[in-house]
Amino acid sequence: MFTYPTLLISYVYAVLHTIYCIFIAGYFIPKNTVIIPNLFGAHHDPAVWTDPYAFKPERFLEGGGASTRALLPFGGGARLCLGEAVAKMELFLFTAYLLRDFQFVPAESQASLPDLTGVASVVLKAKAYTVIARPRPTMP
Ligand code: HEM
Repeated sequence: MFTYPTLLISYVYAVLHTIYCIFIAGYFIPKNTVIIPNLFGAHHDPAVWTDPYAFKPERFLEGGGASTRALLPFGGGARLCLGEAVAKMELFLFTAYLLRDFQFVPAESQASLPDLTGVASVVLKAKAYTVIARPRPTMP
């Protein structure tokens, strides 16, 4: 959710206009400006993140140096995603159960591991690839 945030932009703010002239980070934003926060850009800003394009989940462990304030897959502020807690719990359980019950291996037709660059649409999705899910032997 850091390297490839599901939503590239924060869509709720995308349809809102500023109702006053404001300054954001030193930039003057005139009244009635449409603001589209770029969540993908925020997660790949080298001024905030070390090696932002690398898959390094350990950066979020204690002492890993990541700024959790700058992590915005669920947006932020007053229009923060209302489903954040449910989504995190679901993702954790879904992934944990799949990894407990199946071993995932690349299909023989698949020469190498899938390209995870991502395809931008309404959400950021992975390119199509084939994978074999082998049921793990059940424990006695
Ligand atoms: C991985 C899953 C999810 C992601 C990445 C996600 C991300 C987001 C983002 C980025 C926003 C816009 C926040 C903003 O504009 O600043 C949003 C809004 C919202 N999300 Fe999610 N969301 C997820 C799952 C869910 C789920 C499961 C629910 C409901 C059970 C949900 C309900 C909402 C609602 C109601 C809003 C609008 C909040 C408002 O306008 O006040 N989301 N979400």
